[in-house]
Amino acid sequence: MSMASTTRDESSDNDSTCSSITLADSTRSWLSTFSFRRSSSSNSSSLPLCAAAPDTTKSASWEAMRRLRLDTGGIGLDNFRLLRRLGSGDIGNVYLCQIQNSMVGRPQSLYYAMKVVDREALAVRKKLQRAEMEKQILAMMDHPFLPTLYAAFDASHYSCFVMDFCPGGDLFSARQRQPGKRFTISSTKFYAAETLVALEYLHMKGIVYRDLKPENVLIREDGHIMLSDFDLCLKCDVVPKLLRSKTSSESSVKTRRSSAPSCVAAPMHSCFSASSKRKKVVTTAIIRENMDVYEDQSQHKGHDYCTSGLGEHDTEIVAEPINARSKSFVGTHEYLAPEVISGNGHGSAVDWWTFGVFLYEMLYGRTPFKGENNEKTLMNILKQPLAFPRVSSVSSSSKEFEEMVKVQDLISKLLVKNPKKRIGCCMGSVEIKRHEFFKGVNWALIRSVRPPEVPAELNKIRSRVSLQKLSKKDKDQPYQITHHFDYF
Ligand SMILES: Nc1ncnc2c1ncn2[C@@H]1O[C@H](COP(=O)(O)OP(=O)(O)OP(=O)(O)O)[C@@H](O)[C@H]1O
Repeated sequence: MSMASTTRDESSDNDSTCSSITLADSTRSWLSTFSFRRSSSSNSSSLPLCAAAPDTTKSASWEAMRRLRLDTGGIGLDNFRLLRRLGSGDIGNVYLCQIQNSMVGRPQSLYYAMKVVDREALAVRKKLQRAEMEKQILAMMDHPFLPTLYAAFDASHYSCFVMDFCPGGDLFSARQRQPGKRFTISSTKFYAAETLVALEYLHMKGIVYRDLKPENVLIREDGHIMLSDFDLCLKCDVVPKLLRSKTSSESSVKTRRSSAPSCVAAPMHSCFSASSKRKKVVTTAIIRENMDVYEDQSQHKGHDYCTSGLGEHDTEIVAEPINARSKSFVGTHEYLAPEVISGNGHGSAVDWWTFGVFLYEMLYGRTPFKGENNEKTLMNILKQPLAFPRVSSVSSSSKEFEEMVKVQDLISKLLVKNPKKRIGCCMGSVEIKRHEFFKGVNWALIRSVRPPEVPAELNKIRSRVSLQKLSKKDKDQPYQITHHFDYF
């Protein structure tokens, strides 16, 4: 297996001790919300909930787009004013944009993110299928922690996707800003819980994400998360199952075959992202995405893991796409699951591995198996036992210590090298949500919890991100996509 040497664009400390794990004022509401909520359910108005209804901006964004569509008969690039480039990745550039001023009566305070993909260039680099996959996945989504695709259109050889704009940046950058470059346990719990809910939704839709890392978790204006970047997803059909405890039913997990596995394969080549972020690797020598889906069924059937957490009369809806199977070498080195590296086929359990690495990084400021280079990292992932840095500042009698023990237990269960013994491998998120670390999390109302950090008011963001820093000429003249593309 060929491996490229890549560097990690991070200045974080890699020492083995943590200087401080404290609850910041801004995050204390996260833990207290749940305990308070449980004892004060009759007085919900005093809960530290979000000031604005989370859906307000989204419905305004939809409404503006609907009106634009009505007025113009179809949405195109001309209808948008590109303000600045937000970032660029392996398959495209993302721009901050607004609906054009000339569109009478348009609400000007609404911002969108537009991903622009050069299909011709991608075809040459044999990455077109990744863009197609992203478009497909975006079009399927309808969830608060996932992007809404407001519009998708082509302009010459460019494909444009208009999505929610996340002014809070990504969790990788947010972590760099924290004391010790690590999140507190309470912030970690918040971001992990929301990410888990997003992964749960994807799995229910038969999508294995495969690229979880802090860089791909963006922060919305209201401080809640939005998972991004879906070009490495593996998609298969999934049939939700009703799981019953063994005492209430003879059967445990009824693993029904998907009637027609929809095979959407990754590209047939090797490539490494050219961005300065931690780079993703895509090496697909032999693709059998979803093809060897049934060979492991016997090992999942009746596995004790699947029902052990259920009470006598419990039932759970489980929609884990355990049928998904791929042999592609995809992901980001430090986050690759052992079964991806070994190349013997992987499935939805890779997302629970990456979730473990993600928790670890948020908490300790580094990933658990990072070596001097990518080869060593991969070797460590396969061979090295999991170890946790010492957290000297947390006293063994403190609440944080208790939380730390719980989260370490969860991480240990996620970072099990054998995917069949990994927590979540069979029942998916249901099993993970039940873990002691997440005890007290009100999953149904998670969107109403005050996030650890809420990005500044949109007006402040506007001044920070665009107009004030521009010259008068630039202010008068909106950003031209021609700066980057020769067609426009
Ligand atoms: N909705 C958004 N709001 C704000 N910034 C965004 C948004 N989507 C993407 N970005 C920024 O643009 C950058 C590139 O986006 P993205 O990762 O989707 O591109 P990509 O080509 O798929 O990258 P990759 O190389 O990871 O595949 C991101 O790192 C992020 O900083």
